[in-house]
Amino acid sequence: MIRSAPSIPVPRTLPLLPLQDRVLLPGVVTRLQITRRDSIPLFEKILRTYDAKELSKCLIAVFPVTAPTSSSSSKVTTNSESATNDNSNNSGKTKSKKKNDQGYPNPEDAIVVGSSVGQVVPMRPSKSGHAVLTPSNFHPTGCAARLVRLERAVGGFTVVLEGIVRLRLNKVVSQSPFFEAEVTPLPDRPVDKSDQEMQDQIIALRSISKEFVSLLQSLKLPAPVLAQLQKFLENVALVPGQVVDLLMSTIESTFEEKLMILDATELSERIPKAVELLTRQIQVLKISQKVHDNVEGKLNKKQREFYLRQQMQAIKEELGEKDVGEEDEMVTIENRLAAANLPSEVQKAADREMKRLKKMQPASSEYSVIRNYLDWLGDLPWAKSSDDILDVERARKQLNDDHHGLEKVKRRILEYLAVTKLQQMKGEVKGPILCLVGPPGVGKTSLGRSIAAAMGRKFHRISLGGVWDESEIRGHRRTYVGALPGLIIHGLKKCEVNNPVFLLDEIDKVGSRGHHGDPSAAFLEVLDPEQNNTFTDHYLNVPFDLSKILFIATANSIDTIPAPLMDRMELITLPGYTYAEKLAIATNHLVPKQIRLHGLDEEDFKVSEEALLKVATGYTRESGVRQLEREVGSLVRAKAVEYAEIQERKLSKVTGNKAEYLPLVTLADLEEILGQEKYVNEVTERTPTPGVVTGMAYNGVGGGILFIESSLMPGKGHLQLTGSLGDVIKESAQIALSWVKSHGYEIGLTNSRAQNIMEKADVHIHMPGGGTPKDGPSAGIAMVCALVSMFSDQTVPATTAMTGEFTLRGLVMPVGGIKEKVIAAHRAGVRRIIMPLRNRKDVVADVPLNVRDDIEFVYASTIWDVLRVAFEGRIVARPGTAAANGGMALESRM
Ligand SMILES: Nc1ncnc2c1ncn2[C@@H]1O[C@H](COP(=O)(O)OP(=O)(O)OP(=O)(O)O)[C@@H](O)[C@H]1O
Repeated sequence: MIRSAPSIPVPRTLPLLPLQDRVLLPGVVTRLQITRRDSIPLFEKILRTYDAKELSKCLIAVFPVTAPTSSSSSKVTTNSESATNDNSNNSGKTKSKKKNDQGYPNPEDAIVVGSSVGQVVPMRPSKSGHAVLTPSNFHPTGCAARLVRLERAVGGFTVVLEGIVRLRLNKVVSQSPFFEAEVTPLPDRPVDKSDQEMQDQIIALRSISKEFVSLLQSLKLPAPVLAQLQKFLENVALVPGQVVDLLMSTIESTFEEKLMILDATELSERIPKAVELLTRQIQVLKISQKVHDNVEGKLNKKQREFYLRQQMQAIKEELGEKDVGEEDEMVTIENRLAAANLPSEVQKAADREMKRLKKMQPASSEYSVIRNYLDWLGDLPWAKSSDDILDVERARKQLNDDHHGLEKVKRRILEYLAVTKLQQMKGEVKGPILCLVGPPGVGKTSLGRSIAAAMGRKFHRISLGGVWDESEIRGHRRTYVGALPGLIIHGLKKCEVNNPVFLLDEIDKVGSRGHHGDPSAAFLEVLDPEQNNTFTDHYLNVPFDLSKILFIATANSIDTIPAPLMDRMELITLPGYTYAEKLAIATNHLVPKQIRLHGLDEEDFKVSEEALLKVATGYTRESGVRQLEREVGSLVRAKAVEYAEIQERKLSKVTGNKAEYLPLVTLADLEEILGQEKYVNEVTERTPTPGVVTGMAYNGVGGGILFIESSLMPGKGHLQLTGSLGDVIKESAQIALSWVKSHGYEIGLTNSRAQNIMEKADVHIHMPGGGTPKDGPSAGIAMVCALVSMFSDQTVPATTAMTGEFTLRGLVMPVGGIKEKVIAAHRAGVRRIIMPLRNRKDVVADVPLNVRDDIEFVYASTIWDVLRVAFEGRIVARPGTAAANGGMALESRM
């Protein structure tokens, strides 16, 4: 706090308070912690002598403690302790000191003070831990102070002192229990108005002080302090010395500078020094002001660190001390951005961020966020494309080389590439998005790879299985900690060109409507050729043109792809492979590939066709060839080990076992290498059982056969269903039972129309494989057959499979997935298939010829056709009934 100094008479002798590294100037109020042994007795005495009201009458001489040079050393006698130190003169160096809270050196630091002219001695700590002072340590100029407050505190006292007038130290008259000294007051002389030089100095002081105070104002100093300063400034002409002392106590200055002001007892000396220090302080304030203006409005508690860094940066700039490393970094970023050839909109965003970056400290977290962002902008292929090779012939060769069969799929891909080529020639590049649909391992991913290779483009696979969050596709906004761009932008960065082939793998597994937006909605934009040229990732927040990317999606099933997404894609279906196809794929692709992967030569591994077929039938059950590839891999590995062992033996010339390496794997070797056969042919090895019928299933990841088992038990006519069945399949079972019950007489299960076959019985229908959910209406006719078989005790051959929806009127309705179902049934050993008449076209169009050759297809339009064929003529409509008289026309009239 600052107060005007009153004029008080100063006695000749005053108690002396040492002040380390601090200076008290007249007119200034200061608070001190007193813990020194040589000062505490003084305040003990004051407390005993004065009561609280009279405290302000007590005057003390406050003198700074300095390490005197030989010329400034006082010749006052030393105290006893320092006298002993006189003999231990062993140091001539001055050290910088750590200070305790009172501003005194710490005990472990021996300060060096002069004890007599031309001699310096180290000073030992006293028993209390404080350095022991001698009279020669006192600066010759000090200040008389009056006590404003005195309180006991831990380890000593807290005092508030107010400077009154400068003093000269004449003589230390006592050192114990505290210092006392003879002093002479040095009050400022009144200003001589006729002294022109002085008047000029005062004018300079006034103007610089005003500037200083107005700067303080804008830095929002506490109002009372400002008010006092302003009041004092009004008196600058009258009491310039006091104003100088006051101002000097408010500015940042070193101990030496403060001593210099204290020593300047003449105004003509003090004012110019003050003007110089004030000018310097104003410069510093102006810089702070600049920073303050920059960050004003943004400053909150958390941003304090940021504010301080700004301040440091501005000061560095002012001093021309900008970090060279930083500059290099800036130049690197700028060069990278320039090389990236950014579109104008992106360039603007980059410039904006660059500007912000330059103002930041590299250590700040915000700096690395912006730096990261700019890195992303610089790394993306905004204008970099690879050259397209749109040579249909070359593409055909590539596809044929990489994949066996799949003729329709390859034809469609080639058409697509040809159309793309024509569109590119016309300057349009918007085509449909291809979506390859099929069970796992049928070559969807590898087809995508072949397309990229054929076109000479980079390939990138984005696995979408289990993507639930929109931000995984579109990125996180930069406001999130650790935000990053989404999968699309990541892919582009990796590819380094803006026209790669992106394979969106398993697009059917993209979760929709999660808690964090709908990822499939993001794909609507990505895959729409009309709008994907302005795709905006949340992190980048600037549009990126995706229209040059060739998107290919893959899916196992189309059931879970949202309709709007399906609408944007052209579906190409890959059904599963037959055994014959698998054999060809294994021979031509998988075996050579595995030989290569295991470091063998072609002649080092051979496998008989018989063995390969057994691997496919006995060790795998799949629509694709992935497991087959793995098993082939196992065979090759086993042979590779054998080969390596024999080679080693040859090299080390071990005699004895001279077994030669045989590259051929035969049927007989399989069990030893791959273990027991895993799958036996389900249907051919099954004996026909009443109540059990072979059905056909298609569940999105491929076709298969499934058995429908029914049994009769005592009860009251209830139907029980098990096997993880969905609503539709349950309804099929009810329809089947109702039809069998109502046609018991025609089928020949009862002797009269009125007889209820389930009067005292319950029926249980079960579909094994409870772990797999089953649904759909296509098991309808198989259920009817299972029930009829159970009630009639007649069997349906296990190699006869059937699929078809069934209506209550006995009609057989068409179903989907025919190709997959037929191929799977063929694999399982089925030799006769009963299916709806209206599915005949699917068989003709989709089922491979070799499969068709192996299977007898029977097409049914009514359930009577089905029963006749399934039971091989043993179940037919009772003669004379409407059903026996023929056709649906009669049935429907009943
Ligand atoms: N017709 C084929 N000709 C040659 N190799 C094939 C053929 N079909 C599949 N393959 C091979 O089978 C392996 C599995 O194929 P791929 O990974 O492409 O299956 P996918 O259909 O993408 O499966 P998923 O749906 O599980 O991703 C690959 O090594 C692939 O080369």
